[in-house]
Amino acid sequence: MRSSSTTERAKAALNAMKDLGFGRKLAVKVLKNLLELYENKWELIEDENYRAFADAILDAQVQDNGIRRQVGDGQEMSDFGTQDQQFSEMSTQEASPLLNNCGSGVPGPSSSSRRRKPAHNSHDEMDDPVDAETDSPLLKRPRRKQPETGASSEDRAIIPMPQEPSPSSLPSPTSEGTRVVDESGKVITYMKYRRDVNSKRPSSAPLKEPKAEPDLLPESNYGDAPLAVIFPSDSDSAGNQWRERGSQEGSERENPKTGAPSTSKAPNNMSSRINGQKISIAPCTNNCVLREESPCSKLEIASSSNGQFKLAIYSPVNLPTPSLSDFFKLVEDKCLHSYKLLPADFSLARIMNEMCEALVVHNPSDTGMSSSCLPDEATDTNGCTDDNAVVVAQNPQLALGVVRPAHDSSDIARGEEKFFIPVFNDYTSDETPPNFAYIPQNLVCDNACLNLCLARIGDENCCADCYGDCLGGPVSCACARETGGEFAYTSEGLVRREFMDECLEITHDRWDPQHRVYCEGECPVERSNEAMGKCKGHLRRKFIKECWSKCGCNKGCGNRVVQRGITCQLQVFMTGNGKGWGLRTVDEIPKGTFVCEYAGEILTAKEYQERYNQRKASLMNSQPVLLDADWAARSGLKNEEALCLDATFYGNVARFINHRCYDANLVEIPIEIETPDRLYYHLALFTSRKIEPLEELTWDYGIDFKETERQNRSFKCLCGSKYCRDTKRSRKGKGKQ
Ligand SMILES: C[S@@+](CC[C@H](N)C(=O)[O-])C[C@H]1O[C@@H](n2cnc3c(N)ncnc32)[C@H](O)[C@@H]1O
Repeated sequence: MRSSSTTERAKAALNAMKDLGFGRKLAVKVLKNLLELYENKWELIEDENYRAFADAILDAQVQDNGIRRQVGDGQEMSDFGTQDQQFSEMSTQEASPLLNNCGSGVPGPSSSSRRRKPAHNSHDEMDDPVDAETDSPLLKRPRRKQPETGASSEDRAIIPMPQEPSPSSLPSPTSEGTRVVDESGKVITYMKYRRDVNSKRPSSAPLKEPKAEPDLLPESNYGDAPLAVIFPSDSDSAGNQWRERGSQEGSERENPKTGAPSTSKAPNNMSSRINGQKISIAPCTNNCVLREESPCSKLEIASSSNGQFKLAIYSPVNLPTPSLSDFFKLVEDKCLHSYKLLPADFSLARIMNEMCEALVVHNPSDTGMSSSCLPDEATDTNGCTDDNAVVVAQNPQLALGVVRPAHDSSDIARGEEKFFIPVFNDYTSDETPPNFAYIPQNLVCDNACLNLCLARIGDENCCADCYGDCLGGPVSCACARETGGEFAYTSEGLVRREFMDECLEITHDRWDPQHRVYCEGECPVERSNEAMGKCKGHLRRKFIKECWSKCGCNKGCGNRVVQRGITCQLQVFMTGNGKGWGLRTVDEIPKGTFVCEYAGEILTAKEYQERYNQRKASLMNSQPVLLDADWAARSGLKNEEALCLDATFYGNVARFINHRCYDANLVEIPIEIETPDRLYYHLALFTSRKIEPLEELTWDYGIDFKETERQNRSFKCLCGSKYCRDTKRSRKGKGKQ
């Protein structure tokens, strides 16, 4: 498809970019520069569906983001091209609203007014523009030489590559990285990914450091370790030789798998306790064996020179060996019967992981390895001089992450969202986000009583007669009743300014009694609290009611924003200021944009309390969200009706959003979708103001710090807001932005 004249070719190229969602103004500018660079060789621009063109626009966007970028032979981007009269009239046109505007994934007003629904829609009038936008053709950058910056390797930060990309879903790294120099002169190398045609990965990695947040306290220790490593054979593909040396009795033992005798004896054993279990620690060579003995079985844990662990369970009688998964299930079932109540994430594999962690903690040396076991010329062939030395792992990180990383760093959402959500850690490269299962939508844990029966949605709760886009109609439909007969969303998919301002007023004045309601009878939260106190009040919030399946409109209807899911390009990143991981957006986004829903397990308040009591320490990072926005209208709520969301074990990206007192840039709005019963609703997070590219996203958890501190379940707030409510926080943090 080649246009003959220059103008036609330019039009075709600009249209192609428009289809990809790029603004016209920038596209025109870049095209002119490219033409000059390629000496008017249009073929280079048109090649592979304008791949070079699209990449150049992405580069220009990066440059616009304020980063001095070195490309190709070291030229500055700003050196490209001059104005070309030929296109000057094009550049005066409006930039596409799709550029840098994630809210633009929502369709504009339909040209047709809302009409009575015919018997059948002959065709779907509203294609989902989000999908159309993201299913873009393959883009390819012309090969460039790696730039020579002269910076030393210590000066370079490399955005880590995904550890285990799955061939089908993940992009592969290209050989060319992109290096940028930030204002401080630091060279950052960003690895590029080659996209598949159908891939929805954002086409360029962001090239800007996160906006600085106050550096208040030292980084706390975040992140769970991945699952335990269990190797079935004595020598695995990684070349680990699994040896067991010595025994409690100091006698020779056979290797359980091969039957080969062990070659050395263990005169001096040590013992220790891990989780209350007596563990005997046998001497080592370059490996280590820990052994637990009970009358009917023996458990041994061995570590290899590569820092991997092996767990062996010996039975005194010759029993048929179940498969590993059967074995796990058997033990898990047994635990369930014994303890009746188990946390949702309970698994034997997790326990094994905790054992590995305990081993690492148990290691007397700070390096994770006893120095006496380092292979050394002065040591014996096994690299060990001291039989009493304990080696748990040469490299604990390797040991815990070698088989399966906790998360896919190229997409923490594991393909569950429309966009890849990558993980960036410029501070502690070996740390990964805490273990959890990614769910794009809420899931009931166990006891929560959710009545999603269609029959409960009456005519007044849906707009069965509508079709197409409800926002395009001359009058609002029934679904707008919740918002006073006016839709809460604009045709661009943003929350209307007035509605947003009202929501903000309520959240800002959340302690004002006029916005709070107090349970008349027993407060369900207090009821499940051991020290049952008086109801602290629940915020009376404004709801948005979205059209849904019982409505006649289609999925692209402008009154369906939250249910279409995330449309912004988000990133999880290490904040580097003591708050652990955070969430940021790649692009600038306007006020009122839907960012994400807070998804998690739907628990009853009682279930959460039980969870909390059971696993106090590990839940310290957890922020359950009460779905109490409509409790005002109820009295005598039953336990199973008082719901909350817990994203500790199952959650989505919202679990990474940190708290900021008062002036957070996100605000939560309850969204009614599947049920008119507001005991259950979706908690959607929208921007409360314009967000700059790569700015951290925050929301006000609504914590009463005095109260949480009294209950000893508070974190020290490092939000840096001058309105910070945590008066006991580090003085350094006060007023800092
Ligand atoms: C929902 S998680 C947010 C993600 C978390 N930063 C992480 O690394 O997984 C909430 C936890 O993050 C930390 N956090 C959030 N906001 C904070 C703030 N303003 N100051 C200090 N820590 C914060 C606290 O540990 C809190 O329990």
